[in-house]
Amino acid sequence: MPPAERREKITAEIVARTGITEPLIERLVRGFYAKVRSDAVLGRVFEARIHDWEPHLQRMFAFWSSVALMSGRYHGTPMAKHMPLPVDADHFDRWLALFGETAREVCSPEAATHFIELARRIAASLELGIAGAQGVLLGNGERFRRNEAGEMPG
Ligand code: HEM
Repeated sequence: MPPAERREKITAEIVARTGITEPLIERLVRGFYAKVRSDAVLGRVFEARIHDWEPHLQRMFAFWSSVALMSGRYHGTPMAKHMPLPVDADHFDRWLALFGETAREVCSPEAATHFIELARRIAASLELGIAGAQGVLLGNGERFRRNEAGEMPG
């Protein structure tokens, strides 16, 4: 089967199983970032870097469409964007908590599970990359913690 056809088949299977649609992705992303922006842990990390939210939200619709539906809509380099951020395990835990909360509010249980599993995997890989950029090689299941001196620029 040619790759494009295979991808269409996988997308159709995901849609049949989860009911995920582009408008649902938009509701999830908008709801999630509304929580993020008013969050005590994450708000300031985003507000320091994102001045125009609508383009960021549009990029995130494309990202989640690519990741959750294999639509191929997103072309970007998330790892490079996250490497310089002043974040560690606490930020990722909070990110995942808010994302999971929003997904369960907005989506069917099947769709929420699909989004949450993907988010967990991507978050773990970003945390690994951020640790690596700080010269910390995380072992299996290990988390990245900044030191007490709080070497957290920004
Ligand atoms: C510690 C948690 C996180 C924080 C504080 C964070 C923060 C940010 C910030 C500030 C940006 C904008 C960067 C820029 O434009 O310079 C960004 C972009 C982005 N984030 Fe995160 N993020 C976090 C976790 C995640 C996770 C878990 C995912 C995926 C599941 C994700 C996916 C993305 C994507 C796709 C972009 C757009 C990159 C691009 O410009 O193409 N982020 N994030």
